[in-house]
Amino acid sequence: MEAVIVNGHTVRALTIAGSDSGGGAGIQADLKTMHQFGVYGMSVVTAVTAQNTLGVQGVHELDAEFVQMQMDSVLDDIGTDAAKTGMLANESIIHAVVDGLEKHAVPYLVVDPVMVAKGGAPLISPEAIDALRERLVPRADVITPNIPEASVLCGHPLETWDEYHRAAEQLAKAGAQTVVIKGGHMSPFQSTSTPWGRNIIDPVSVDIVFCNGDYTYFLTKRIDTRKTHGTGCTYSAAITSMLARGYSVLDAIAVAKAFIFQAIEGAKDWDVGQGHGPTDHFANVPLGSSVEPGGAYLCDGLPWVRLDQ
Ligand SMILES: Nc1ncnc2c1ncn2[C@@H]1O[C@H](COP(=O)(O)OP(=O)(O)OP(=O)(O)O)[C@@H](O)[C@H]1O
Ligand SMILES: Cc1ncc(CO)c(N)n1
Repeated sequence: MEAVIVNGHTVRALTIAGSDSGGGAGIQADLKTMHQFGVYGMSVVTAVTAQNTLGVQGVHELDAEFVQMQMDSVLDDIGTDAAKTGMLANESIIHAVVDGLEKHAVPYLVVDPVMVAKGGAPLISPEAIDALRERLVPRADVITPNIPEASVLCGHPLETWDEYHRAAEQLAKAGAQTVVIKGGHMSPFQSTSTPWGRNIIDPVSVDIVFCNGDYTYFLTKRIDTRKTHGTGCTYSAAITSMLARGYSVLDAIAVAKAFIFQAIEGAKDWDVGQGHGPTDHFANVPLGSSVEPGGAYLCDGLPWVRLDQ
C-alpha cells in the first residue's frame, strides 16, 4: 500500500493507547492497521504492557505529564487528520489526554473505551470510569464500546436488542456523535431475530451504529475462532484511518467492518502464540460502495449487500 495523498497532503492518524508487546492489540495493532490503510501512523503511549496471546503479565503506566509531552511533540509539529484512544489506564492520563485534545484541534476523535483484555486483565482503573464517561465520551466523534464496555458506561447489564439500542441512545445523549455497539460479545441467539425484520439462521456478528438519530447495522458471518486478540483496537484504528482519509462516518465504519472480518478470517490458521492469537493486519482494505443511514448491510465482501429491503 502506498501513502494516501489527499489534496496534496500525506494523510496522518494518531493513536493514544497502550503498548502490547505481543503485537496484536494496542499501539502495535493500530500502527499496523493505519499502515495498511495507507495512512501515516503516529503514537502517544499511555502504558506499556508485558503481554502475549495468553494474557497480560504486567502493566507499567506512564506519568500523565509524559503522555501530555508526547501529545505536544506530535501535534505541535506533525499534526493529525484523526486520532483514536485505546487503553488509557488511569484517571490522570484521561485528564491529560482530554486536555491535550482540547489544546490541539484534532479534526476527528474515535474513542475505543478499552477496559479489559481478552483474558480478563483490567486495562483501566475502576476510578477512571467516571472520567471516561464525563470527559472523553462527550468529545467522541465515534465511540466503539463492546457489550461489556457499553454496560459499564451505561451502568446496567445489556442483553437484548432493545437494551443495546437504549444504550446507544444514552451514550449519544452523553455527547458522543456516533455510537457503535460492537457485536463480538453478543450471543448468536440474539442475532437470529433482527431489528431490520429478517431472521438470520447462521451466526453473525452485528455492529449497531447510532448516528444522527438513525440506526444502521453492519454485519458479517460470525467466524468460529478464538484468535480475536486486538479485534477492537484494529477495528477502531481502521475507522480512524478512513476518517483521516476523508470518508463519511458510515462509509468508514462499513470498510472497517469488512476489514476486521477479513483480518479475523485471514489469521484463523496462523500459529502465532498459544492463546488468543492476533488478527491478520495484512488483510485487504475493501473500499466499498456508499452506505445509506438506516440500512442493514452485509459487509463480508464487495459490494455490500443491503438486507433490509
Ligand atoms: N468471531 C467473530 N467473527 C466475526 N466478527 C467478529 C468476531 N468477533 C468480533 N468480531 C467483530 O470484530 C469487531 C470488534 O468487536 P469486539 O466486540 O470483538 O471488540 P473488543 O471486544 O473490543 O475486542 P478486543 O478487546 O480484543 O480489542 C466488531 O466489528 C465485531 O463485530
Ligand atoms: C495495550 C492493549 N490495549 C488494548 C487491548 C484490548 O484488546 C489490549 N489487550 N492491550
